[in-house]
Amino acid sequence: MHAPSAPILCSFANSDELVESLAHFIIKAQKESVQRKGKFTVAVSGGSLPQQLNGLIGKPGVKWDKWQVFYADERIVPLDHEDSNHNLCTTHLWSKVTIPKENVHTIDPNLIDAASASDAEDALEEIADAYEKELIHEFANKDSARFPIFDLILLGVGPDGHTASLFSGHPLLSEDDRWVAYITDSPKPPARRLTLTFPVINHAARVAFVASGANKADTLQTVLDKPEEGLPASRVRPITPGQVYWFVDDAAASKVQYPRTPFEVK
Ligand SMILES: O=C1O[C@H](COP(=O)(O)O)[C@@H](O)[C@H](O)[C@H]1O
Repeated sequence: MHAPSAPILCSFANSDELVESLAHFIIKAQKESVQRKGKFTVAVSGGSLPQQLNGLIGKPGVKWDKWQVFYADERIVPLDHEDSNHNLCTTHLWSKVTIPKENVHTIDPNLIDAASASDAEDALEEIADAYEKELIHEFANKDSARFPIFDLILLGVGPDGHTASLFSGHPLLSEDDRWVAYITDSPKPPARRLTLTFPVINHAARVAFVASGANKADTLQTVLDKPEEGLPASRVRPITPGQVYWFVDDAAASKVQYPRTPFEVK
């Protein structure tokens, strides 16, 4: 087995350049996947990420009907709740583009209602199982080995170094079997969430982190310059030939020593 490739860090002078370059990167990945197999499988996060995807809006190169979208993590709240990652993505992206509704795979709204009515973990287990089945349906016998191989996973990083809903010191960091897991004790509210696990993230063909703003500078310095500290975002190292990219602005990268790679639009 080859060692995972080193992260590729692309830093941009400002948010507009970051957003445009990210859109070009995503469209190129989409073209490769669609040419090869007729579809593009993507996992998206919440937080600040959905807004950074607005460079895709109105771009003729985006073939929305070929996208199959899952959530890298989701909060156990109704899909129209202000804390829902699906709601956030709908506000910033899905409502502004022509993606077919059935191509965006949400957690099951009926199961959310049941989970909201009780504190029992069984209901969360059921939601995680159902979402895993949805993934199996999409990937089994096609783009999966033991784990699904997403064409692209888009991640954010919190100030504490968490990514998706994988938090420092949490037992879920060692999950090596499940595709989808739930947590009931997220240190960042809301406490109850669903997340893709590290094996899924690290089997992707490409993972792209997106981070901007000076408030991420210390975090990026630790994640990229001191990976030995083991922050969750540092543990994203896709198995070869997978590759991890960092799309950041200069403010977020201001304290990072790690070498930059110029971004080339081809
Ligand atoms: O709670 C979450 O936080 C992370 C990071 O959010 P950001 O606002 O600092 O970018 C996000 O990627 C994740 O999807 C979300 O559930």
